[in-house]
Amino acid sequence: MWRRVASLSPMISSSSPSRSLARNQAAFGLNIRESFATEISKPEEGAKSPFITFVLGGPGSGKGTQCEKIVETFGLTHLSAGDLLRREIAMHTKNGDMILNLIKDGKIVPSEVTVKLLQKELESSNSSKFLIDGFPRTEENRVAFERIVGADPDVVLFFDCPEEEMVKRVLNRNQGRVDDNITTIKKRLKIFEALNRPVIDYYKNKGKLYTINAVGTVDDIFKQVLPIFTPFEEQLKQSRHVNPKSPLVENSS
Ligand SMILES: Nc1ncnc2c1ncn2[C@@H]1O[C@H](COP(=O)(O)OP(=O)(O)O)[C@@H](O)[C@H]1O
Ligand SMILES: Nc1ccn([C@@H]2O[C@H](COP(=O)(O)OP(=O)(O)O)[C@@H](O)[C@H]2O)c(=O)n1
Ligand SMILES: [Mg+2]
Repeated sequence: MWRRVASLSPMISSSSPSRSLARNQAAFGLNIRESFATEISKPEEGAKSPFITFVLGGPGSGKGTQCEKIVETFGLTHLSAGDLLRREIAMHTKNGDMILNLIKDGKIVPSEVTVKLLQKELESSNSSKFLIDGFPRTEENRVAFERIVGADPDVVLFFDCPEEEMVKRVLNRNQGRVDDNITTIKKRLKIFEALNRPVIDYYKNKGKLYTINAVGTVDDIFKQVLPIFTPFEEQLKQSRHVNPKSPLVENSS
């Protein structure tokens, strides 16, 4: 579906308007690269763009839980940025230790690493509709995806949840995650507040943001999610999908 086409120009140049953002990110220990030499992928000539949904929200806001329900109903392919990073740790890849140390400390992994993992999944998938969960967490993430993958999201979901509820959920999550402890969760919440807001504002200005009140039962929250996809139903039906449980009519165009 995708092919590599060109080299990137510097990500954050000295004339970049994002210099204060870069300082902000640096303050949180992020690895801002002056130059970001890599390759861009673009959909092949004549290929349909994939349908992309970004899923935003603080730690414990219920992103993963709602993604499961969206997958069941609409057959989108779920790509969790956090899961892809944890897989690198489990597989002891060259970036595994670096990723582990950042995740333990609640910090954001350099965008180039995360975007390349997402790019690999997008390129190798037969699906043409994706839920990208836990991404973009920063403006650096967002810009890197745009430039490396060369695609824009159709829908951006934001699960809006009060901090105390997020803390309660994360501490009860019981998935054995190194970052689900009170010390790391406090750091993650600070980073989320500081770095995710500009991403939310960006998509709000583009008219792509759907804010969901993430307090309530899982089903109540999903009732808010369902109508967001209704206008895209035809498009989603026409996309090839892999989930046999999806109620949508199969049409492998
Ligand atoms: N609406 C909800 N009410 C209470 N607990 C929830 C709700 N949604 C999810 N959870 C639980 O909260 C924890 C965090 O949910 P998860 O989907 O992993 O969030 P995120 O991916 O945003 O960190 C999990 O243990 C999950 O079962
Ligand atoms: N875009 C992303 C997503 C996750 N991560 C890292 O992975 C951790 C876990 O992300 P996650 O999405 O699985 O976490 P939850 O919000 O689901 O609790 C984050 O706290 C970051 O350390 C990242 O660096 N960049
Ligand atoms: Mg999650």
